[in-house]
Amino acid sequence: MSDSKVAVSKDYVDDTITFDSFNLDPRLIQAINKLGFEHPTLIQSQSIKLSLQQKKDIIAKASTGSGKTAAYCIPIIQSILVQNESKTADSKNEIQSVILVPTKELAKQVSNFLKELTIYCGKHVKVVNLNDIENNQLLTAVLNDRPEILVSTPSKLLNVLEEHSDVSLMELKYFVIDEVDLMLSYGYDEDLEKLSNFLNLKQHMQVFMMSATLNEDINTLKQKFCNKAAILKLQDLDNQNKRLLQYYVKTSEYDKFLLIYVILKLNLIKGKILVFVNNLDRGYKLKLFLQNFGIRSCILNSELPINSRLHILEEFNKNVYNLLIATDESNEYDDDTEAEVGESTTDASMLDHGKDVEDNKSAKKLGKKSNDAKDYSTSRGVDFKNVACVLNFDLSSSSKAYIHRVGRTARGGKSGMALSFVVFKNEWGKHKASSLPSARKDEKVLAKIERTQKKLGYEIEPYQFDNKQLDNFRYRMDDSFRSVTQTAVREARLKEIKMELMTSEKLKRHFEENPQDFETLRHDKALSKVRSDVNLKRVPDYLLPPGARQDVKKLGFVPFTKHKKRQQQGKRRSGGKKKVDVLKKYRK
Ligand SMILES: Nc1ncnc2c1ncn2[C@@H]1O[C@H](COP(=O)(O)OP(=O)(O)OP(=O)(O)O)[C@@H](O)[C@H]1O
Repeated sequence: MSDSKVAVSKDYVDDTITFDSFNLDPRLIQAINKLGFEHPTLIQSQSIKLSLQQKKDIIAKASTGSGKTAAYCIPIIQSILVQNESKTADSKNEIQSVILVPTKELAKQVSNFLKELTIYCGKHVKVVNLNDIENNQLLTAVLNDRPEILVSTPSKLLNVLEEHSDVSLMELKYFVIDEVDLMLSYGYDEDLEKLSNFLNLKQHMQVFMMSATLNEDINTLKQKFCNKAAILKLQDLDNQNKRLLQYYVKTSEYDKFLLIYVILKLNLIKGKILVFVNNLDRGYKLKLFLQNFGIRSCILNSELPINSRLHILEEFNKNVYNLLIATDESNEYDDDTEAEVGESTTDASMLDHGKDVEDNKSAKKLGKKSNDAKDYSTSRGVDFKNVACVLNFDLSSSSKAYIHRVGRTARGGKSGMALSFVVFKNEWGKHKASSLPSARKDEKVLAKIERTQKKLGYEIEPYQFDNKQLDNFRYRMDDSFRSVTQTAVREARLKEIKMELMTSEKLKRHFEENPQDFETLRHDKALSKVRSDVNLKRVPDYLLPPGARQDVKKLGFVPFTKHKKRQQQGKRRSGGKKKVDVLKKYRK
C-alpha cells in the first residue's frame, strides 16, 4: 500500500521473525521486500501461521493501521502459488478467492495492494476489482479468464453473480470479509445472506473476518460462514500507545470556526491534516469559510463521483494537498456498544480457538445506509498516508467511530495526533448558523470515548487555548462566517458536483489518453465567490505573535511565549525522537 518504504514501529512488529520464516514463495518475498516490510506485524505473523499451517478460519480484531490487509492477502497469494505448482496443462482456472470490503475506496485500495504483492507473479495470481468495471462486455471477458482473486463490495458481487450464471464460486478456497462490523451496520447483511447461497460453505473454504472493532453482531455471520474460527485479538500494549497523542478542546459551536481558522492560518499544526465533519453542508461551509482566508482545502464526501473520490485520496496520499475536509457519515451508523464490551479484554495478544465473540445482548442494529452514502466511508480502512493530525471539527457521535477516525493517523508505526472539538452542553444551540444537532451530545460522547480509550491504554488530554489571544482574531472570523450563507453553501455543493461529474464523465476518455492532464487536475480550487473582504487573506502584523512579525516565514509553531523559550523547544524538536505537542504555544 505504500509508495515509500515504511518502517513499522515496534508496537506492531513481531521482530522475532521475518517473512522468510513462513516459507513463502520467493516471488512473494521479493514483493514484500519491495514494499519495505522487514518484519511481519503481530497480526500478520499470527494470521499467516494459522492460515497456512493450520488452515484455520480467522476472526481478527487488531488496531487500526496494524497491517490487517497483508494479514489475509499474504496467505491467500501464497496458497494460490502453491496450488499452481500442482496444476497440469489442462487444469481449468477457477476463481479461488473473494475479498469483500464495504466501500469502493477500499476495493481499490485492497486490489492495488494485492497488485503490489503479486508484482512478480501476476500471471499466476490475477486480481480483479469488480467495482472498477462498469462495462458489461468487459466484465464478461475478464470473468471468462477466471481471475484467481476477486475484490468487491457485497452488492457488486451479488449483482455480478446474478447476471453471470456461468460464474461459479463453488471452488472458492478463501473468503474474506474486511471491516466486517461496518458491513453489518451498512445493512450488507442481506447481501451476505444471499451471497452465501453461491458458496460451498464450510467445505474446504477458509474464511477471514477482520476489523479494528468487533462485537457480537458478527456472531450470525460467524455461524454462517466459519468453521471453528480462531479469534485473534491484538491491541496495542499499554506502554506503546504514545505514538498517538489525543486532545480535545471544549468550546462553543461558533468558536469551533475561530479555533480552526487560527490553527490553520498560523500553521500551528505541521503536516497533513484530515478534518472530519458530520454532514455534507458542514464540509462546504467550512471550505468556503477557510477559503475567505486564503486557506485551500479539498472536500471528500459520498456525493462526489467515485473517480473523483479515488483521485482525491491518491493526490492527498502523494502530498499534493495538505488539508482534506472529509464528511464522515458512517459514524451515524456505528453503534457504541462494541467499544465498551469488546474492549473488556485488553490483553496485548490473545488467541482463542473456537471461542465465541463476547456476548453483547444490548447491541442494537442500526438503520441501513442510504444509497447515496453506501459504498463510501472515509473513516474506515482507508490508508491515508502520513496524516499528522486528525481534527474532529465535529465530534463523532460514537466512540467506535472515533476509534476509526483517529486511526487515520499514526498508521504503520508513524506518530500522529488527534484533536477533537467538543461543544459544551450548555452552549449548544446558542448560535443557530453554526449549530449541529449531533453536537448536543458531545460531552456525553466524549465521556464514552475517554472510557473506551482508557481501556485501550490511551489518555485524551484537555487542551485549553488562550482565549485572549484567540479573541484578537474574532472580528475577522465574524466577517468570514457571515459571508458563508446557506445559499453560498448550496451553490458550492452544486458547483463542485458539476465540476467533478464533468471530470468523471465527459473528460474520462481525455484523461485516459492524456494521463498527465489528470495529474494536474486539482480538487482544492476555490468553489464560489462568497462575498468576503480580500484583506481577510492576510493576517496583519499586530495579530501575529511578536516572533513572527518581521519574518512571515516564521509563521507556524509561532510562540505566544518568549522567544528564548521557543528556541529551546525548537532544539528539542529537531532531536527528532521526542513527541511534539504542536499546539503547545496556544495553550493557556
Ligand atoms: N509488515 C509491515 N511492515 C511495514 N509496514 C507495514 C507492514 N504491514 C503493513 N504495513 C503498512 O501499514 C499501513 C497500515 O496497514 P493496513 O491498511 O493494512 O492497516 P489496517 O490494520 O487494515 O488498518 P485499518 O483498521 O485502519 O483498516 C499501510 O500503509 C501498510 O502498507
